Amino acid sequence: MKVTQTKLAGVLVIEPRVFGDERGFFFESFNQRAFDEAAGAHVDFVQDNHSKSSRNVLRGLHYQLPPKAQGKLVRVVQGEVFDVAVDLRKNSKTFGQWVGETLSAENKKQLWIPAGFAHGFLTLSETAEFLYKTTDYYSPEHERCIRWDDPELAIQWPLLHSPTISDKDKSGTSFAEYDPV
Ligand SMILES: Cc1cn([C@H]2C[C@H](O)[C@@H](COP(=O)(O)OP(=O)(O)O[C@H]3O[C@H](C)C(=O)[C@H](O)[C@H]3O)O2)c(=O)[nH]c1=O
Repeated sequence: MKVTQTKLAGVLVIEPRVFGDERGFFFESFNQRAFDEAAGAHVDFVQDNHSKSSRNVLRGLHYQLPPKAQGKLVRVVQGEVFDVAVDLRKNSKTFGQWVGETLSAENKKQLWIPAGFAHGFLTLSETAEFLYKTTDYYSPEHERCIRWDDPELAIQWPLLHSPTISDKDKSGTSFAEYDPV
């Protein structure tokens, strides 16, 4: 698999080796040994999630506070999304910066987002099915949301018009008032 560092230290783009033949394709969507080597440490995942979204749905920006902070290994198995990670690590030289990557069933790219980042995505196709592994369990009490359109973050979402977002995401905090991780 091909691993590409992003400008946010720790956030990786992972491209699996795909074996195609006349039947279709095969690839290892997760290999613990290869992933640990890419991440530079052993990473345990405890939960798999699967969501489906319609075009222009935007989910995020979400994170969980310690001690329930989650690392996320995300991928798309149908359709296409613009996936974003935001650096919330106060001591990071890229604090408050973001990276975006287009993930699709076609490109089979995955994004590894360690704990310490907010995460969200915008659905670019008619529908998109989004699968991800997390390093800690869902904990609503520890969950926080930063507004997707925070002016300080200034994320360049490839939007054609205002997105469909949940009531929870509508009430997200500004980046200036976020609860530090
Ligand atoms: C995340 C989660 C949610 N739920 C329940 C809670 C709600 O009743 C329902 C929908 O949850 P929510 O609207 O928070 O789902 P998303 O907006 O897709 O949230 C996720 O979206 C962004 C992109 C993320 O990175 C997070 O993993 C996660 O926050 O599923 C669970 O039971 N377990 C879970 O792990």
